[in-house]
Amino acid sequence: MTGTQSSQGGEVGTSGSATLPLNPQTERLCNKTSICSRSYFVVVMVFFHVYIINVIALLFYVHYSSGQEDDSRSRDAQNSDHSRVNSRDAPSKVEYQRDFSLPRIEGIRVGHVQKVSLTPGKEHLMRTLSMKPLLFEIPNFLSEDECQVVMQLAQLKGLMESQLMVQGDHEELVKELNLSPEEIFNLLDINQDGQLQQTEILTHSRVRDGIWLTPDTLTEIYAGLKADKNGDGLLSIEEFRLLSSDAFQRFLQQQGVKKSQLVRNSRHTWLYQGEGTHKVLQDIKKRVIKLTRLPPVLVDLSEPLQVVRYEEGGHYHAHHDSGPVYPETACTHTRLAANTSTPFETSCRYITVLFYLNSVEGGGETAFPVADNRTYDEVSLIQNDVDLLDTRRNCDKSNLRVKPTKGKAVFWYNYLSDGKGWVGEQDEYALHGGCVVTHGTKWVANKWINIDPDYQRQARYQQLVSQQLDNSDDDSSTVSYDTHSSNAHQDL
Ligand SMILES: O=C(O)CCC(=O)C(=O)O
Ligand SMILES: [Fe+2]
Repeated sequence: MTGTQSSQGGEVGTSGSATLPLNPQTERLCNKTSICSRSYFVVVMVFFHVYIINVIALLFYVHYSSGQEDDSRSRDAQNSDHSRVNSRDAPSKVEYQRDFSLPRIEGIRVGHVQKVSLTPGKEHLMRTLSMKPLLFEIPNFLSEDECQVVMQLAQLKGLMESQLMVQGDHEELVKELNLSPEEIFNLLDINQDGQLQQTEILTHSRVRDGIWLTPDTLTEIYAGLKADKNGDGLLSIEEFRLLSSDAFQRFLQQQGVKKSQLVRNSRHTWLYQGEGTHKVLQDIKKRVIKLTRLPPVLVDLSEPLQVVRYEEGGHYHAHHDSGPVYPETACTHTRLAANTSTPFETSCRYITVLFYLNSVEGGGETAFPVADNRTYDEVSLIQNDVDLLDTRRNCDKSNLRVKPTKGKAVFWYNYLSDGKGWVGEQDEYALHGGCVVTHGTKWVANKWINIDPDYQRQARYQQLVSQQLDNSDDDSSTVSYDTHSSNAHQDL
């Protein structure tokens, strides 16, 4: 009885005074480990409650945070609907949601071949030519007949000189700005080392006048003008002061600039590809959409097809089809939708698809001087002995050359991805040019796909175009892309 009582009465720690005595064994244990102490009980209870409170708090957190997410999602959806509604009134103020990623074809590795389905019942083979830039070739992209039709249509339309010799208003500008020889010298001295290297003069004349001077012609000019007194190949400020500001231009004009001395020596024209144009042109466009996997609207809103003819001796020195993009750079195609005017403008050609319309008897390859180079170094492109940009002299030193074969298409990305599914930085490795045609004529066509690296500007531009189409009376008959939705942006 005592024992039972003692065990039942083992309500250790209750504050009552009439606690039953513990049996000696239990008492020894309690004393030893303090398990039966009151403070131990309190600590355990506190931990237990804290644990329960934590669990409850966690449950509340999970419940409410998912609720908020749902709310914000539906709010975003409402906002985006709202912005689309508002965008009809004030497109420039709308923030478009970035809910679209540009597809980009994977190259895998150089030489990798993938099958592509571009026309019903036919399979094309697409081979990766380089990874930098991402460049592919597709033999027989166009049939012989299609090549013929495109060349004939271009001839019918008429081709114009690709580069005109512009008479510079250089002297007038110098007078208007009241520039001193020192100021002009500083403008040309790109590396600011106090002397003008040949490459500084060459780059200047190529960029400003479109005249392709070589180190040899420059040496001739220096000799003719007695410009380089000490014969070190450099122009010092003292030597420069003795020349008039347009001395070089005048010298060249007196000598007569030949077509072979221009950046580009070809003729070209533009062919539209919308509804109502020749079926072949529309078919080519559809095939380009399939090839690039881009939304049709992006291809529809791009430049028309450019058809180019090089005569024997024709060339196009190495260049980029599209320029680098800085925050203040505008794209030509979205200029209408830009909020600000800017002094920098480029064509924002995300992709180039180049078609060879004939097989060339001699020369005329498309050269990619730095394709798949480990590094890109702009300065080392133009060395005194080898100018890699010169497609009349140095195509054989290019890393990659594509032979012009009738019907073949090559295509490459002029911009990298921004890593978020849109257009990123310019791909410098996309530098390319047309090698001199040594025998026969060369016909090519360019399909450029213009995309603004600024997503908002591209979306605004598409919105504006679709509004204009909505407003025009005969929209359904003249529009070649889907305008069921009044918002071209949604097609992205
Ligand atoms: O003719 C070629 O091979 C290249 C043409 C080209 O680069 C261009 O037209 O932009
Ligand atoms: Fe080009």
